Amino acid sequence: MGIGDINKDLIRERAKCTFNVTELTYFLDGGKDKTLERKERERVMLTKREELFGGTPDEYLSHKEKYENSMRKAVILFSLLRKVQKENNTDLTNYRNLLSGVLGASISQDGSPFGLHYIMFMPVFMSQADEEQQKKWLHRALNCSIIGSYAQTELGHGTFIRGLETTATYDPATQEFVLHSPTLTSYKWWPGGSQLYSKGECHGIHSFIVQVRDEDTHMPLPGIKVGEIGVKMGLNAVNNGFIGFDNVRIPRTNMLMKHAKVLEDGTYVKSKNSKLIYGAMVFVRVVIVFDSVNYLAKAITVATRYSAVRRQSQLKEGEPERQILDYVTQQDKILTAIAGCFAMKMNARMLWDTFNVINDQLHKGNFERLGELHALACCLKAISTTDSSMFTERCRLACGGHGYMVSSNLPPTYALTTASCTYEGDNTVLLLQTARFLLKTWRQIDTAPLTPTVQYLKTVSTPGYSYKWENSVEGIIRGFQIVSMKKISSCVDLMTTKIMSGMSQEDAWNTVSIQLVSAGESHCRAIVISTFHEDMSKAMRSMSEPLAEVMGQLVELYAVFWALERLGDLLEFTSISGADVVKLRSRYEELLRKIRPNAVGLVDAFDIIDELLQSSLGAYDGRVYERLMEEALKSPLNAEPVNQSFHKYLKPFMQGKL
Ligand SMILES: CCC/C=C/C(=O)SCCNC(=O)CCNC(=O)[C@H](O)C(C)(C)COP(=O)([O-])OP(=O)([O-])OC[C@H]1O[C@@H](n2cnc3c(N)ncnc32)[C@H](O)[C@@H]1OP(=O)([O-])[O-]
Ligand SMILES: Cc1cc2nc3c(=O)[nH]c(=O)nc-3n(C[C@H](O)[C@H](O)[C@H](O)COP(=O)(O)OP(=O)(O)OC[C@H]3O[C@@H](n4cnc5c(N)ncnc54)[C@H](O)[C@@H]3O)c2cc1C
Repeated sequence: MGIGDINKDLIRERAKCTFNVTELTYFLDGGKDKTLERKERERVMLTKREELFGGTPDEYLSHKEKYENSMRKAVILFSLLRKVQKENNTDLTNYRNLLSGVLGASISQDGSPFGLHYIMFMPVFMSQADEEQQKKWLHRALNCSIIGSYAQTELGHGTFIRGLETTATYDPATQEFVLHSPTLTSYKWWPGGSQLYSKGECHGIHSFIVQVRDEDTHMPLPGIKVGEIGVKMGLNAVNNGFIGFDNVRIPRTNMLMKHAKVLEDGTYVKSKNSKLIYGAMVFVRVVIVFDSVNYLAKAITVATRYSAVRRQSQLKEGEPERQILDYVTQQDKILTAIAGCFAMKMNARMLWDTFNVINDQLHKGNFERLGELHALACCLKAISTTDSSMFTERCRLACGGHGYMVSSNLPPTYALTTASCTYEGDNTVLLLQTARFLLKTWRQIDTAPLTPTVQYLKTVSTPGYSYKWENSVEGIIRGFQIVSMKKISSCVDLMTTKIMSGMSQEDAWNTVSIQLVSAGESHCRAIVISTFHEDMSKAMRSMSEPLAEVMGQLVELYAVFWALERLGDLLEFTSISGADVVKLRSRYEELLRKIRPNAVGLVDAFDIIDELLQSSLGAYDGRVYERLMEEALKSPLNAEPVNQSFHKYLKPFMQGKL
């Protein structure tokens, strides 16, 4: 691409950048070798540019065509990626890199038909299948000679797993399980687990591998009714289906038996910890935090580059129209989204490291921190996806009418982020899970050892602990920790009062649940800001000074933004004063001004190639108007000057003939 093809404003923005963009790209990728690995994947993928990115845009295809086209492209992409991915090993870190490589590269705005295979089916094997079963199926799954889904949710139940109705009844005479969907509401919906019955006793939710279709003809196997659930708000390249079982028999060894087992005579051997069955969901929630960063990185790249190119309105009479990125209200929308993306990037890494540490402990039979991991994965999945949706929507609104075009890729990206607020656990329900852990922790604060992510509760509640509000990052973190502690303790007090007055534990819980969710959110926000601050401060020590300075500004912007967003809590629970708030607001505007010159450099560092960004507004060259017109002309309605509906309907109507 010649320099002449690049929008002049973008050239100027890139010249203004005060830090080395490549240095930041290496940091964001996790090191120069990871950047090179990613770029090699992209290079290989671009050898099939026309097959993967050419042709009619998805938005002009029918529901069926879109699915078929996404399958065609997915097969090409995954065949290519398989060549460059490390040997098919199931080392979790390698696997997560495969995920981000594979799905980060997923080339449709509507997700990938192989997404579930990699995000759900494979992790279930790695966490629930015993060695024999892994030998039999895992490598077939890794090389895609079998493709799997994850059928847990049913038409009648998604959140309440213990309410799932599908049964798996063991028949010792034949050493088989009989899978059955007793009701319409028990039909698996979305696939994705079943209630296990043996010797007439129900042992709760367990995972089974079930072959749904014939390996040659692809026809559904006897007793299995399958179908597709219809058009969704997004992710329509992922064919979510339904499955009904009519007394379908599978071998005993198709129950995934790494944890619980059923012996040949039907004896049930329970897992060392009943919650291990839910292990795959914890892993997937960790992956979803990374996904939320990837989606938001696309949205901020689009909105920032567009805001540098779009000139609209005069600030002063007679002056040229200003880049909309110069309007402070635009900086408020976009620079906070950039800070939010960096914050969640650091927290995704922390969560991944925490998951690996605790997962190793679980493998050694140490379940001490399982509850903490579950609570942390729940709240970070909830907050990262809520933030990613919120900031993506701010980015769409920041791009005016053109941000409403599918060709901008902002509406499809929003559809992806908002789906993640529901799947893998509705965010409200997950924050309640975190709250459940926090209340349990609070009740034991003087008797049980505290795990790392809740240590702060002890610190800020120690008698005599004094804290005066400070407008610093550390002061804001401390403020959020106090807010969290006070919300948790007040929920405990409220519930105790209600139960003492004769209300059941469950009714007390429900009555207080809005405050419980809020306590879970405050706890998570305190973790997100402190992790961003602490981990970025560590990283800054090995950064060049110019880059470290900008990272420090992003950390402070993020902390001040959320302090202003949660002023109600801070005024209720801390000593922040009105004067402090005035200073906070002015510091916020000063930070926006400081970061403004580096906005384009910050998003360039995500290094998202145009083919994956897929945006008429966000391309590296900034030629937005030419691209908007190019995309518009792809509309089938532009194939002819007069659409047939004129002669068939409109003209007779206008002539009063209908
Ligand atoms: C791209 C993605 C595609 C999408 C795929 C999908 O959506 S797939 C479908 C995704 N679907 C969903 O995500 C469905 C979301 N729903 C659920 O995950 C569960 O129904 C639930 C957690 C909400 C309640 O479950 P429940 O009624 O069994 O539990 P309870 O509340 O009575 O608590 C009992 C104890 O268990 C503990 N514990 C619970 N879970 C875990 C865990 N994972 N790990 C560890 N521990 C866990 C909990 O802390 C508590 O411990 P305590 O305090 O006694 O020490
Ligand atoms: C795009 C997409 C892909 C999916 N893919 C899969 C898949 O591959 N495999 C699979 O198994 N599932 C899949 N799902 C299903 C998903 O896991 C469920 O939709 C999700 O767990 C939410 O459950 P639900 O739909 O039953 O919602 P509900 O739980 O019915 O939620 C409705 C409302 O009820 C509230 N609510 C429910 N329980 C409580 C409670 N205890 N306390 C307070 N409020 C409550 C919720 O907060 C929410 O506001 C997918 C969903 C989507 C959107």
